Amino acid sequence: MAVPAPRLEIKNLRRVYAGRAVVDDVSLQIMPGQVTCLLGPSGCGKSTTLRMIAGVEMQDSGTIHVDGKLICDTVFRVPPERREIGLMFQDFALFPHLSVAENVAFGLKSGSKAERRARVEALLDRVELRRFIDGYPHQLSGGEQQRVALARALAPQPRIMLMDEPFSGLDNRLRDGIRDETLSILKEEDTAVLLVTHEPDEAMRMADEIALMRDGKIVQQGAPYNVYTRPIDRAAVAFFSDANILRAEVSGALAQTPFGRFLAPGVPDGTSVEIVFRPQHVRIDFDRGGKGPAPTPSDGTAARAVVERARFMGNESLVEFRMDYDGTVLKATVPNVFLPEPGAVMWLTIRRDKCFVFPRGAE
Ligand SMILES: Nc1ncnc2c1ncn2[C@@H]1O[C@H](COP(=O)(O)OP(=O)(O)OP(=O)(O)O)[C@@H](O)[C@H]1O
Repeated sequence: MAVPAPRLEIKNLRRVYAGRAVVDDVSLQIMPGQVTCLLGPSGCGKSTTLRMIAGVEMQDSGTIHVDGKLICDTVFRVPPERREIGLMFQDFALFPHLSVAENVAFGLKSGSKAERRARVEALLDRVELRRFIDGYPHQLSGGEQQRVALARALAPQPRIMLMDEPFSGLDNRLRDGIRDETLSILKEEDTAVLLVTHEPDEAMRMADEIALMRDGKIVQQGAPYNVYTRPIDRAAVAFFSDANILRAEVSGALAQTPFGRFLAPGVPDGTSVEIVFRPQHVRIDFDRGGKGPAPTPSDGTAARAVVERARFMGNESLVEFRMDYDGTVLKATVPNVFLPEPGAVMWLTIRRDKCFVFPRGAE
């Protein structure tokens, strides 16, 4: 059976401003019904990528295909309004002078009046706002307006939906519900979605695939679980959570640290490495008459530390420790309430299977 073409395929997209490539050789494929998140810090080129796909900006090189058909290269260009792409942006406001029904119907060009009305009603049913059909945007809450905006974007049955931080204007309480609802509607409609966000939580929650972007390039791409558990470098770890770092030098494929030895297979002798681990993978033990727990193969050796401060964060407690060995501060999180006094002596160990060893300086 022939493999269907991706709904959206961008190849080697590049955009240069003032001599700087803000989007640099970006390639992506998105299948129908798939949500891909372009995740990265502010200014890394996410919105510029989206604007090129939408057709409101031209790339300097690279191509864009939809369902296997070229829609844009540097010579040929389907205009934005003929690309069958829906847009949802944070500040993509509804038209204040149009009713909810007129807003949703805005992009509907084909079909009879009755057919258009039926599509508007069906979509408002779907976002559970049918009762506001003759209302006006100012009569709706922020979350309701966002749902109308979703219905408006979906009305012409776009093959692709581009979303740029669409939920960041909503307060936390509303956000999760609207995100989940939006996602299930988009899946039902079999739309390919490219969602731009700088929030790892949002990407983890929404994405089938995350494309991690930095300085105009996609540095890592994969399912959220893989990107989180197999980060390619220290910055990729730190983008998702706090990251602790140990520095060491490799000798005989092992890195010696105050927490014992770490495997560094294939790393040449004398290489400086960083051992990176998340605060939730630090184990805390109490002091037992000047000693910590005995070493184990999975947790290595315990290192002595003094509590610097401890804070309750809601779902977990965050404890900062000053390490005896060189005064560095390491962070540990503990589920529930754990608030030891500053100055208390404790012993830390690190889960070996949750550590990442990277050559030092590789960002
Ligand atoms: N029209 C423009 N002219 C010159 N530079 C631009 C233009 N548009 C964007 N840039 C620059 O390109 C870089 C990428 O911008 P872009 O908006 O794509 O980033 P982003 O990842 O979406 O960031 P944010 O999350 O803050 O919106 C930034 O450094 C920005 O200043």
